[in-house]
Amino acid sequence: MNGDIVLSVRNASKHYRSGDTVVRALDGVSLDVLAGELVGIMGPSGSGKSTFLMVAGLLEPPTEGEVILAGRRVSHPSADLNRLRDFRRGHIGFIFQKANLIPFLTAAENVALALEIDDVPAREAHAYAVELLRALDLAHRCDNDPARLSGGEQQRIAVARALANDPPLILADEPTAALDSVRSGQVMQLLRRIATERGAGVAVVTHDPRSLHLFDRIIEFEDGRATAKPRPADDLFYSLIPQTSLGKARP
Ligand SMILES: Nc1ncnc2c1ncn2[C@@H]1O[C@H](COP(=O)(O)OP(=O)(O)OP(=O)(O)O)[C@@H](O)[C@H]1O
Repeated sequence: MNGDIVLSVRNASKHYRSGDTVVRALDGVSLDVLAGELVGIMGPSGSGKSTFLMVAGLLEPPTEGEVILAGRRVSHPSADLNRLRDFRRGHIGFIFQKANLIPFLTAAENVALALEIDDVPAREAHAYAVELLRALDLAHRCDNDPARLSGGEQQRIAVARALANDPPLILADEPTAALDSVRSGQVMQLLRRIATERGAGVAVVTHDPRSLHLFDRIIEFEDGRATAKPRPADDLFYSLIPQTSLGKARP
């Protein structure tokens, strides 16, 4: 339900040892992400943004602190994250700077694969992938190979792939860094809709000041610490969100 806590990172630190020195990539960060909320994560290079996503996304255990997802304490310094693979797949959708689509599969097959890995029968998975792509205004691209798509279209297909399992949490690391301003805006608006219409909690690392008005909250990282920034006021944006539905629940 919108407003429920999807992700809770509590007092997380991540230290890397480099020879005699210790790099404090994360230094006591606490952050909740709510269902239906789009959170922007900003800050200078090296401030710990990607490390935060790795820890929050159960790809790296914290050195200290804990991560609670769907009400479960899933990660802590001694957690065995390999055992959480299935849990991660069902609960978190990842989007990276590059779409990394499988080149010999069509757009719809790339999306369907995420469901097939989760044991959804191929025919059903494909039908749902087509429906999802239609909801994302990509119906005309379903049968195309990734190489025939623009960078923005590839990235929107990567967004569809991240959504396929209907995860309550989406984590995106600079998803628009390789896109021009128009395509970058489309991807960011899509992420906004995913939060608003599907009720996912979405956290996005971005350097792009053009999309600040889309976020409910901005968290600024600096030297491994996080501080909240005031939410940019722009209620006008909400009247601009396309009102098409993002589709029904996954099979
Ligand atoms: N695996 C690692 N081993 C050692 N140091 C690391 C490792 N990963 C990250 N760091 C260090 O931790 C700090 C934070 O890195 P991180 O990638 O989280 O920053 P960032 O804010 O995402 O930067 P950018 O905006 O450039 O992507 C940096 O000083 C980085 O060099």
